[in-house]
Amino acid sequence: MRRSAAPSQFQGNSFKKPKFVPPGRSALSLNEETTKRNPDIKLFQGIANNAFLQSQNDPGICSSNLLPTEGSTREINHGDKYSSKYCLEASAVTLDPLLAVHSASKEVTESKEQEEKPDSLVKYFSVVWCKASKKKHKKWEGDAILVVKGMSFTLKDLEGKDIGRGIGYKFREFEKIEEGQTLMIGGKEIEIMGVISSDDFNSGRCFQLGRGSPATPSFSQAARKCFSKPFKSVCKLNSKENRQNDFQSCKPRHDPYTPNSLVMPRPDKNHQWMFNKNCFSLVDVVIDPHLVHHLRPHQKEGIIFLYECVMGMRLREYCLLNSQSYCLSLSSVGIAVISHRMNGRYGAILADEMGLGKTLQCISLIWTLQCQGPYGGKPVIKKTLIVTPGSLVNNWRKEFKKWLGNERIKIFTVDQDHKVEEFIKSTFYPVLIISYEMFLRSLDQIKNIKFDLLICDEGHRLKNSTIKTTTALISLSCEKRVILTGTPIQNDLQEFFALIDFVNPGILGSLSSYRKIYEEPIIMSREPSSSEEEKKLGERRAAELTCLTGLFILRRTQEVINKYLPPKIETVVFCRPGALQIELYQKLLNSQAVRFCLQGLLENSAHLLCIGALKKLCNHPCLLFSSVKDKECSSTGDENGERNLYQGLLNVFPADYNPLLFTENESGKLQVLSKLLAVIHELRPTEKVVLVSNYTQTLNILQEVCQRHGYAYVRLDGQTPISQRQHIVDGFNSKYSSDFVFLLSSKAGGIGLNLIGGSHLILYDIDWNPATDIQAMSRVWRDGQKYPVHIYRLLTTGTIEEKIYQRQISKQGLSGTVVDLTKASEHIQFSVEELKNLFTFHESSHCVTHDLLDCECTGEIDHADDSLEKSAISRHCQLGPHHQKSDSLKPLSMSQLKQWKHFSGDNLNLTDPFLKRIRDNVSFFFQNITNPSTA
Ligand SMILES: Nc1ncnc2c1ncn2[C@@H]1O[C@H](COP(=O)(O)OP(=O)(O)OP(=O)(O)O)[C@@H](O)[C@H]1O
Ligand SMILES: [Mg+2]
Repeated sequence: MRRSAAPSQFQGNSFKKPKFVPPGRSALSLNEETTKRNPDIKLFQGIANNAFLQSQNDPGICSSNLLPTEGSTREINHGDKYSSKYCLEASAVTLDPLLAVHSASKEVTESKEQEEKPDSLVKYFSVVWCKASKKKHKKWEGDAILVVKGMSFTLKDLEGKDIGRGIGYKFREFEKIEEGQTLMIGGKEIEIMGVISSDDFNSGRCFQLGRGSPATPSFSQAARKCFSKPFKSVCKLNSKENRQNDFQSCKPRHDPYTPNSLVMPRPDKNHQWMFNKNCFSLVDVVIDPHLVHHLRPHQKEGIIFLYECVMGMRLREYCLLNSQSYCLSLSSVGIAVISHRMNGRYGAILADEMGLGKTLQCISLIWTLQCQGPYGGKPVIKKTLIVTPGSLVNNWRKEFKKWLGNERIKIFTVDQDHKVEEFIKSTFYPVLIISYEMFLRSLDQIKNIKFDLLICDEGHRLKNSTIKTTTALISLSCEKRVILTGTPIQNDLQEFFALIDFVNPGILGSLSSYRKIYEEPIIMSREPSSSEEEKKLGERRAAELTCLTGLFILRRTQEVINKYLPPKIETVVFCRPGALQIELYQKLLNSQAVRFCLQGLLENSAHLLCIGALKKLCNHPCLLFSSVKDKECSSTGDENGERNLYQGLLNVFPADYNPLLFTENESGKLQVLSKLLAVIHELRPTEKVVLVSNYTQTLNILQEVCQRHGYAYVRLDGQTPISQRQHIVDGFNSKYSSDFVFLLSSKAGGIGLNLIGGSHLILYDIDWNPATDIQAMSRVWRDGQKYPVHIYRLLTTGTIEEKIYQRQISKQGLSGTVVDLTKASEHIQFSVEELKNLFTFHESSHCVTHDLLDCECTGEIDHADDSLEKSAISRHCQLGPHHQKSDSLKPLSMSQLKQWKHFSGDNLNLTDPFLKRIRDNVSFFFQNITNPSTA
């Protein structure tokens, strides 16, 4: 029978070469087996430490720690050191990778098979298949996995789809299946190529093996190439031969031996074979000491991570390890085939929490690759494209200047006056910074520029692969792609796929195979009704997915910089509603619209109208008044719904009510805000306040309050021209500015901003999405902040605002998509039960949230419940419980809140001068201090 030359066939061939050793024939002693298995174990230990799991030594670092520990005098990271710490004995692999991996894998798998034999009711085989025919010269059509369970056989293609089934086989047939045997299954003829361990099936690794890379030549080509000149081009440092070829400088740009130097890992021999065809000398790549001086330890680690990813070093390592743990009897050709699978992938996702300095890490990477490279010192990149939200274009420019000065590197930022054409004409600029919007508009020109590195800031927006921005960015030919995001990315497995596939196209196969192999089993295993077997399979697939993707995703939590930050005092302030608010609130709840909603009589969107009105009322009654008046004047919109809601409301307002002349005491929160601003101004005259609302109309009211009290302010919202944004931010952050308040619409323009000029942040209203609030709060408590940070979250007692807060912190609020910045409340579905709860006003309660905590305290003295363990409930992560990371910026859970200090406004022992001033209008406080020791 003749095999076709299809790539997958080539792989099938590789299985056949070495002789199959049936399970149980291994001559290895226990010790030997353990030693042989160790590399495998190390692999998973090493990788499990990566992105999603928390290192025990450093709670903030979720990634494998590849660097020497902090405090070591010289941070040199050569490949050998890296490999030994990282996973398996890579030295053996690099000396003679094919041989070493081959022999080890065979024995490892044998021993595993032995181990699994007692409970091995299910068996897995790698097979090749073709349609059944009587032809003499058959051609195999593809690789597949045969699952033998009891008397039934299932044939799965490498996309995970079932392509054949057979039942009713005799036990004897099942017993004697072995390599080389042919069988008929569901109209297909198959030939057994080898045994797959249940481990490799459950993890999904056996499916990965068969995938080709769109970016690379076929496996067969690769393998042929590999064996024609194995490692001939691998260079030795300063060998005679190399010196002849070498026209580059062979000296590192910076001294790798000075104390505290940060040296990138050297490429291993596989890498050299692939990328150093011209036999240049190996040169150490050393980060500019000017930068190293400023870098935090996690940033040094992040730079090494980014370097390894974009140089294609991490995935190659993985594939060698993987082949070792996976293959029963891979031939050397097979190994080359597998290693080739990971080629052509140079992407990374740096998902550090907000404020950890992702910008500086990228700047360091760009500057390093721009000037240096491991082969003859030749720079790795010439041009870099940075795509970022409009409000951050100038922030990037500023950060380049801050860390590298004006002389080292020339940056081109695209704006109204500086078009892409100018960048194209000039050879002066190696870096182009552009907003996502401008990028789309200039796509035709940008496509003609050869960029070597692409950085997408706030890149979670690429999670939808069908939106224009994503497709446009995908169309660029640049292979080295980095996504920066502070938002967790693994909450939704499909969005996760889109981001992964953007940075490393094809690494998870096609979307359909990804769904079959990973998504479906993982989701299935999380169903309460799933069987033990399904649970196990889902967990293994999730672990494998984490393991693979963890190689190029890095996320560290805020804790890594806590020690550099001042204390953060966070207070939730429950403000008593004003008399007018109470009356209007009750009127709204008694409206026909709300009643119809609760009876399920209105369309689903009607409840949004009711919620919107209640939220406006909480901010200030004048906002509701304006809406009612507007509705009276206009004839558009959902007439009935609004009429039913607003009926009789105007009668509650004084006859001569003028919304422009609103008073502070009409709104509980505004009263508190006004007093808060006054006390900060009085007691901390040099400190500034960031005041956040997500509504333009509310910001207008807050602006009016500033004007009335004579506070100097600036404002940034969705309407602020992009060209002015950085200027406004810089002005506010400057110690010379007299601005006291920064009015910010966080949703519309706040993402990624540094507002460290402010040390007090007041969240005037609450969003359904905790991520919106978290991201607003992160604007001030970040690197560079000099003062203790005070965060105040204002909520109107007993109202819908408390309910939204509870939803944020309850499990329900944490489920999946809710922590997604782009999801608005319109997407939230409510049951009638939930609506009933939302539309209940708890007029007599001091704090409904506290009532719900089952706390016995009366709130008269400071109280914090220490009885509960620090709970680790975090947002729902689709990769399963084992992959939950500890995000320090995650929303609180109810039980965590209980541990916060809490007390009523009547508390007699109140010492905090700010709270003392506002207590009259406050029914309850929750307070928590992070980092008190840095005070
Ligand atoms: N090593 C450092 N020393 C001092 N300041 C630093 C350091 N690294 C970063 N910073 C400063 O910290 C602030 C936050 O950095 P940056 O904007 O890069 O954070 P980020 O990770 O991109 O956060 P976000 O997800 O919110 O965009 C910036 O003002 C930056 O200049
Ligand atoms: Mg940023």
